[in-house]
Amino acid sequence: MTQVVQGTPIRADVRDKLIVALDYPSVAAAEAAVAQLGDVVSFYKIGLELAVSGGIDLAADLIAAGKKVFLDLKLHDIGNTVERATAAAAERGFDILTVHAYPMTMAAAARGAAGSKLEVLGVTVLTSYDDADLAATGVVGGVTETVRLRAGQARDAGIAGVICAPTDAAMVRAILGPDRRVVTPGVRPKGAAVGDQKRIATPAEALAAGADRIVVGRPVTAAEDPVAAAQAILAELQGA
Ligand SMILES: O=c1ccn([C@@H]2O[C@H](COP(=O)(O)O)[C@@H](O)[C@H]2O)c(=O)[nH]1
Repeated sequence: MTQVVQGTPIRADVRDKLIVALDYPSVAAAEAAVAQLGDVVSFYKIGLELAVSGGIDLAADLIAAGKKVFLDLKLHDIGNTVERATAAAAERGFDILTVHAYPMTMAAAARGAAGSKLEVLGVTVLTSYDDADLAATGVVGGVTETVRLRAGQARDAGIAGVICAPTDAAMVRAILGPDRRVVTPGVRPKGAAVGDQKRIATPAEALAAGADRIVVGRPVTAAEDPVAAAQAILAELQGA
């Protein structure tokens, strides 16, 4: 169904480019947000907070309602565990699952997702990290160098693509080529509160840099009018 924002029809393919992060402390709060956003939002992300609050089961209702669902668990464990957890996510009908972009982890997830529609994305370097934060974890090399390395390893592991900052998207797109996914959190419409994100860009800048989809949480969920906030982002994406 085509959605109309201030007289402009929003195409279905544009709507699927916005993934709203359901970062809520309860399933009831997430359900209320989904009901409020209605047909405006077609793609949701279930992350750690909602998952540990019983939110994984919400996916079945979202899928039944025709929504796409991204399970953002950022898996990192021994290969057998990652492979089996990935296969379980595929079985539940998720569209996207994240793992940390370490070669053995990504290879295990690729095995677990084989033959399913599940897209495994490797988290390169968190968008809330700058060079100093990354150095504090013991990683040698700055953010750019590390994202470059991990994007190449994601390609070589045969997973669907990566999560990176919008500020890394152009470099990552050049590494992955046109057929793999580049998905960017750390997106802030002009004037929105930055919060704990450190490597940010606007929705239009993210797409222009090569992102397929953007992930947006608080600029929508904490907005006075979440529907208007989501519609404004979609209008910006369509104009990009
Ligand atoms: O590098 C990453 C990986 C994941 N995220 C997740 O995206 C959303 C962003 O929420 P905002 O409120 O728009 O900041 C959140 O669920 C993170 O866990 C990320 O931000 N960066």
